[in-house]
Amino acid sequence: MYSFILGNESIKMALSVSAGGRVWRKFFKTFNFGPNSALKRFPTCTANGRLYSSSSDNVLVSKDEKSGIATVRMNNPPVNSLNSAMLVSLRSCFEELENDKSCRALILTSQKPKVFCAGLDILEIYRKSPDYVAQFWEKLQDMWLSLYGSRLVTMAAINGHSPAGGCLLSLACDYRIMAEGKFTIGLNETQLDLVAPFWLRQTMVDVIGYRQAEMALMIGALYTSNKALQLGLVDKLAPIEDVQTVAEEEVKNWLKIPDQARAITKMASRKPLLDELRKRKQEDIQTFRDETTRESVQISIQQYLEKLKAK
Ligand SMILES: CCCCC/C=C\C/C=C/C=C/CC(=O)SCCNC(=O)CCNC(=O)[C@H](O)C(C)(C)COP(=O)(O)OP(=O)(O)OC[C@H]1O[C@@H](n2cnc3c(N)ncnc32)[C@H](O)[C@@H]1OP(=O)(O)O
Repeated sequence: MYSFILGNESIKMALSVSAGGRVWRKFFKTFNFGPNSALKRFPTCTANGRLYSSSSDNVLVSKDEKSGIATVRMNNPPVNSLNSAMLVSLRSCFEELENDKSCRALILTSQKPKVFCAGLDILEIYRKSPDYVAQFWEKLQDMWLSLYGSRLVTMAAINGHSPAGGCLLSLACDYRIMAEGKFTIGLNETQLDLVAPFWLRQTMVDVIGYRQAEMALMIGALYTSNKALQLGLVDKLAPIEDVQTVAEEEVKNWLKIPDQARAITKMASRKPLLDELRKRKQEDIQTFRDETTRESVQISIQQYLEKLKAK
């Protein structure tokens, strides 16, 4: 029974042949996994186990068939900023891996060392129509739901800077390994006159604790790797050239734990936040749309962009 979680159908199958089936049935009934839940989707993996059907190359995926470990490399030069296309590609990649029964873990990293991800593409929220930013935000929500709610072991191999949306991606994973050195990570939204949404703030609180998160969020702090390790914002440091290898070693340790028990435990702790966002999705979109299109915020974004360009 403790083999793979392949989606709702396989879970049902496992339950029906398992002596302890009643316990699991009760568990699933109690937690009532929602429509976007990874545990509820039926797998649609291709016959040969190869995945990822995106037509663009902004996300590169390779999978080791033997271990079931996939590496997802963000490839959106120069800084892997998260524009609409990138968000759609990441979501579709996470979902395809989720539905691939031979996949057990994913490592998220950057194709371009030194920058893991520069966060949201600021141009996507600058002088755009309210409808456009609303759609953009929904793409971010959907991408986050698929990563944060994944049954897989998810590991961020943070091989460079990871501000704002880069930190969001890292926080959505189960474990974070960051490159040593001058790289920074954090939720610096307030520096752009933006407010991180409740679901992102909550992941920060869950990872580093209330006081540190409250302070970090208010001042929009970006921390060096060392400080991030000290705060628990990342779990391990490695020389930049070793981040991927260390991540692979760490994943292998995690894969010694039976998949089903690990995934159910993860889902039990993440379900409240996943459900909260699903419930408040439209409200969250409206807030984002109204906030970001406010003239004073647009001026702050413009100034921030000018500062970035002048750097
Ligand atoms: C309850 C209320 C809810 C309200 C909700 C409202 C709002 C919520 C939220 C918003 C959340 C936003 C989260 C975000 O992610 S905003 C993005 C924040 N990102 C940053 O601040 C990072 C900015 N970038 C950098 O600091 C550096 O680029 C970096 C350290 C990552 C890399 O440095 P490097 O020296 O290698 O590269 P640069 O020369 O700086 O950049 C190259 C090139 O790319 C442009 N660029 C960089 N980052 C971005 C970006 N995020 N978006 C768009 N463009 C970016 C940069 O301007 C350079 O362009 P060019 O000069 O070559 O044209």
